[in-house]
Amino acid sequence: MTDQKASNDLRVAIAGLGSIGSKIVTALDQGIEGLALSAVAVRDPAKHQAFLSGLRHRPQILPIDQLGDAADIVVECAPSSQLRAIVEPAVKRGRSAVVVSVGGLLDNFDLVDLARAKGGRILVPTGALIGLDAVNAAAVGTIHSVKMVTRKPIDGLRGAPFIVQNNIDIDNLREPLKLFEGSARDAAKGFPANVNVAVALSLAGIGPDRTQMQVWADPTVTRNVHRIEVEADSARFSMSIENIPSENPKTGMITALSVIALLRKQRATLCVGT
Ligand SMILES: NC(=O)C1=CN([C@@H]2O[C@H](COP(=O)(O)OP(=O)(O)OC[C@H]3O[C@@H](n4cnc5c(N)ncnc54)[C@H](OP(=O)(O)O)[C@@H]3O)[C@@H](O)[C@H]2O)C=CC1
Ligand SMILES: O=C([O-])CC(=O)C(=O)O
Repeated sequence: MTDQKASNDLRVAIAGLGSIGSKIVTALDQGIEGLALSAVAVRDPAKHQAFLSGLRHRPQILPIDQLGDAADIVVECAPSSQLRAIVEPAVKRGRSAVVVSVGGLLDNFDLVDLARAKGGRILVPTGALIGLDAVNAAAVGTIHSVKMVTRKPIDGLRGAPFIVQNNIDIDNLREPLKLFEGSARDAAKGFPANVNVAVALSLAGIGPDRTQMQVWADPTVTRNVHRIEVEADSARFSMSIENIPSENPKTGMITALSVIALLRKQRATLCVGT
């Protein structure tokens, strides 16, 4: 009975065992209906030995470009620089790739065509954001504008290319400073580890060039705060979320939970929300 059930399970592989990947591995190891953890890819296996040894069912450790051989669904939870190496081989084999480094998709959009040609899929979770169901629905009609404002504590922004290249001192700020205003596409270039959410929002709605965004460094907040306003022919809505940072201060805790929720839907009998 157990073997029969296991053979029907969708196999899931995780690339990256940081703040997001390790939570997803733990959830899969504890059990998600119809799914089984088959493999992981890490940069330095020795560093993750203790974590992997503590799992009930130890997955294979594979190079990132081989995860698609061992899984039906490959979940990318690594830096965006690794996105292509993870997603391309998976979709080439007709697998599904769940992408969290969504900003990296903009420079690798041919992967969507590749997935289409090979019968693969690219799934973008709502991640650290809110309300992509409503944005998807509004986009079936006409969306006139999408505006997003992100405020992060200093720890969550340190090292972003936009800050480094423009030599901006954020460490001595006493009040909020608007760092950037422009398109989601340009925001993703300047803040690749900070505004994946804006790119996800743009792909759900009116695209990365028309989605407008501001990024603030804010020493008065302790959470990653995202506020969104959408004006459409079907509705006007405002949404906001205040994310508690995970052990990676750039990444909200809810991001891993969003991926786990997406994975649960893959085989769930009752699915709620679009
Ligand atoms: N879509 C969304 O809403 C959000 C997306 N993100 C994005 O998600 C991604 C992951 O974030 P997070 O988990 O916080 O990042 P972490 O830095 O915590 O973890 C990244 C992991 O990737 C591993 N890694 C790095 N290089 C390689 C490689 N060459 N091969 C295999 N593994 C590798 C790291 O290995 P090691 O442990 O050895 O260093 C680490 O385990 C980031 O791109 C981030 O910007 C973040 C928040 C929200
Ligand atoms: O966690 C967050 O609040 C958002 C984030 O880092 C991202 O979009 O990359």
